[in-house]
Amino acid sequence: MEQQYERTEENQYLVLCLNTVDHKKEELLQKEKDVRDNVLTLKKTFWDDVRVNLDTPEDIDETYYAIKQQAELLSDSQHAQQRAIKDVKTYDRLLQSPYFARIDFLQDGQNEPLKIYIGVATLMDEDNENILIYDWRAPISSMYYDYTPGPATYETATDDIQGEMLLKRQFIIKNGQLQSMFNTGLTIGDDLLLDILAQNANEHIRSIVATIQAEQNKIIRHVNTPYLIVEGVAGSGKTAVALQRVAYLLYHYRDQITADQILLITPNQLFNQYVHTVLPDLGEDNMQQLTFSEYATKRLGRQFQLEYPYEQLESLLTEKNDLLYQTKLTTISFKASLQYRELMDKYIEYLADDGLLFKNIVFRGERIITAQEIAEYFYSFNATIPIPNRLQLVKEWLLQQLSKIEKTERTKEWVEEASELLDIEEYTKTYSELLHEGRFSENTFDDFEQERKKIAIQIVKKQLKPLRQSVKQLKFVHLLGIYRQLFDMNYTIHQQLQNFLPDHWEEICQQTLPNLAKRIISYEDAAPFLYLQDKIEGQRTNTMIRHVLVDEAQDYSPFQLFVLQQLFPRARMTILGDGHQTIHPHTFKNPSLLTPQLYGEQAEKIILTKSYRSTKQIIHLTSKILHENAKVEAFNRTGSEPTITIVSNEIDLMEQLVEKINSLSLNFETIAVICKTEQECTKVFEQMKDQVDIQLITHHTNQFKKGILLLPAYMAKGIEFDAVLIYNASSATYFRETERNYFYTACTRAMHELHIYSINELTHFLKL
Ligand SMILES: Nc1ncnc2c1ncn2[C@@H]1O[C@H](COP(=O)(O)OP(=O)(O)OP(=O)(O)O)[C@@H](O)[C@H]1O
Repeated sequence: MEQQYERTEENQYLVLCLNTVDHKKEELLQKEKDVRDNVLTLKKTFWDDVRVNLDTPEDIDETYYAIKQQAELLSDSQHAQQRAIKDVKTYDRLLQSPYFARIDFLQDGQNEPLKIYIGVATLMDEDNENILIYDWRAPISSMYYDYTPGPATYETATDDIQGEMLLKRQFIIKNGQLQSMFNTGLTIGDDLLLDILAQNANEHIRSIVATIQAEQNKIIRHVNTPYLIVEGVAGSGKTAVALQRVAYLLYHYRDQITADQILLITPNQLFNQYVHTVLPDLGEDNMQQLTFSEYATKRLGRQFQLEYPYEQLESLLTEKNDLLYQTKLTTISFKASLQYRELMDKYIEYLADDGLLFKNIVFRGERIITAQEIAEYFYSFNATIPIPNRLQLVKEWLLQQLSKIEKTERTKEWVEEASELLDIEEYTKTYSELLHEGRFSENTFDDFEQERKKIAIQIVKKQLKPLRQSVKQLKFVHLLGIYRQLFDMNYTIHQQLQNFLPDHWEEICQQTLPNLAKRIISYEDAAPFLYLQDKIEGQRTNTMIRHVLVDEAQDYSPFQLFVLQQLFPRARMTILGDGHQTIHPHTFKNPSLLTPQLYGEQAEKIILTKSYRSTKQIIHLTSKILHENAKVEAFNRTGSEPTITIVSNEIDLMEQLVEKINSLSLNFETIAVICKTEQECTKVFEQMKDQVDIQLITHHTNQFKKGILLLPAYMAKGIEFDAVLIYNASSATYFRETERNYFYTACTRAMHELHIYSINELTHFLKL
C-alpha cells in the first residue's frame, strides 16, 4: 500500500518535471525562432547600416568600426542561437529521462529534509526559484555516489555540509515513463548495475552516470593536484570514468574551460570512434582527441616517413630470431628512457659549441650560401646565447643575403628569358601595377625600361619566395643529419659522451642508421626527434589546452610524457592505465607513467581493483594469466565458463571457430576473433570470409560496426566485445615472457563469453 502511494507520488513529480520541461522548451523554441529571424535580418541588412567611405583615413576608420560593430552584433546573435539549440537538445534529453535518482538529505540543524532529484542537467521550476532536478555534477549530488543512507557530507566551495541521508532511490525512466524505482541500501543499486553490465556491447562506450561507484566518483571529481594517476585493472572503468571526468571538469570550471581546451590522448582512431559519443550524450561538446602518432605526423610527416606504433609492434611480434628480437627490444627501450634524454641533453650541450649541421641554400641549382658558411656564421656568436636564439639571428642574416641575391639576380639572363615567356595575364598585371604606382605615364621615354625592370623584380621575387619561406621555417637546419650524427660511431662526439652511452650502444647504432638513411623515423625515435627539434629550433607549446587525459597510459614512454608536458605547459593531467596491459615494447624496461615519482610532489594516485566488464568466470581465468598475485576483484556477475579447445591443425581450428561464431551470433551483437598480429589476421580473413560475414580490422581502420570482427590484439586495446574468441593461443604463438601482458589484454576484452583455441600445445600463460 505504502509502495503504491510512493509510486503515485513519484509519478506526480515526474509529470511536474516533464510539464516544466515542456513549457521551458516551448519558450526556448520561440526565443530561438526570434533569434534566428534576427540573424537572418542582420545578414540581409548587414550593409544597410554601414556607410562605406574610403576617401580619407578618418573615413576608412569610421567604415571599419561600423563594419566591426555590425559583425559583432551578428556574431552575438549567432551565439545566442547556438546556445538555444543546445538547450533545446538538453530539454529533449530531459523529456526522455529527466533524472535517475533521488536522495533525501536532512542537513544538521534543519527540520525538513531536502529531496534531491539527480539527472544529467539542472532544471529550475517555472519561476526559476527552486531546483527541480540537480545536475549530477553539482556538489550536493556527490552524496548519491559517495554514501549509503545514514550520515553523509558534501563539500561546497566554502564549507563541508553535514547531515543524514534518509533515502536513496533509483529510477528507470524511458520515453518519459517511470518504468521502475527502487530504494537502494548498500552501493549504488547492484541490481541496476548488474542489469546494465549484462547488456550487450555496442560500438560505442556508454555513459555510466547513473551507476558511478564511490571510488570512481573520487576520480571524476578530483581537483586537488595537477596530476592524477589512475591505476585500474582491466575493465575497472578507467575510460568510462575519464569521459565522465571531462564532463565534470566542464561543469566545475564552466567559466574557465571549454571542451576544446581539454585533450584526450588515445591509442588509435578506432578508439576515438569508440568513445566519441559519451560527451554529447551527457549534453557536452566533445573534447579534442589526439594520438601521439598523429601529433608526430603533423610535425614531421611532410619531411619524413613516420613509423606507426603498430608497425613497430608488428615487427617485434613477428620476429622469430631471438637475437634480433633482443636487439630491437634493447634499442626501443633505450630510446624511450630518461637516460636517453640525458644523453640527448649532453649532445645538445655539445652542439652549442660545435656539430650543428646545416643545408646548402640552393637557388636555381646553384649553391648560393653553403652549409659551411651558415655554420661559420652560427658559431661566430657567443656560445652562451641559446641555440634557438642564435638560429633566429642566422635566419635574419640569411633573409638579408637573399635580398642581396635578389638584386643581383634581376639582371641575369634567365630573368630576361623568363620575362619573354611571361603569359599575357601576368604581363597585364605588372603593367597595371606600374600604372597604379604612377610610374608609368604612357608617353615618357623610359616606359619600356620601367616595365622591364618591374617585371624582372617580380620574376626574381616569385622564384625566391619558396626559398624565403623555408628559411623562415628554419629548414636550413639539417635536423635529420644532426640526429643521425649521434649514432655515427666514427663521430668524435662519442668520446665526450662515453659516460652516457648505454650497453649495446653499437648495436643500437646499427639498428638505427639504416632507417634514418631512408628518411624513416621509427616510432621509438619520434619523441626523441621532436625533443631534439624543440631544443634546437625553440620549444613549441600549446597554452590553450588546460587539461590532458592520457588513456592507456601504460603504453607511453617517459620520454613521450616529457614531450607532452613540454608541449602543454599549462595543462593539468589525468593519467589512466593498467600495468598488466603494457603491450608497447618501449615501456618494458622503463618506469611506467603510473609511477607517481615521475611527477615530483604533484601527483595523487588512485587505484581501482574491481572489474566491471567481464563475468566472474572470465575474470577468474584471466587473472591467472598474470604472474604475480594481481588483485583483480570481480563484480558479482556470473556467466558461462570460458572454454579452452586444443585442435591439431588449422583446418580443424577454422571449423570450430565458424561453428562457435554461428552459435554465439544467436545471442550476441559483437563477437571478436582476436589474433596476435595483423599478419595472422589477414591470413585468417582469407580462410574465413566466405563462411562468415566478418569485418577485418587493421591499424588503418577507424570505425567498426556491430557484428563479427577480426582484429589483432593491439587494435582491441581499450575496447570490449560480448564474446571473444582467441585464435591460436598455442605455445608456438605466445611463447615470450614479454608477451604475457599482450595475451592478457586480448583475453580481458570479453564481457560475457571467452573461448580460447590452440593448435597443439597451449601457451604456458594458460597452464594454470
Ligand atoms: N560504474 C559503472 N557503471 C556501469 N558500468 C560501468 C561502471 N564502471 C565501468 N563500467 C563498464 O565496465 C566496462 C569497462 O569499462 P572501461 O572500458 O572504462 O574499463 P577500463 O578500465 O578502461 O578497461 P581496460 O583497461 O581493460 O580497457 C564498460 O562497459 C563500462 O561501461
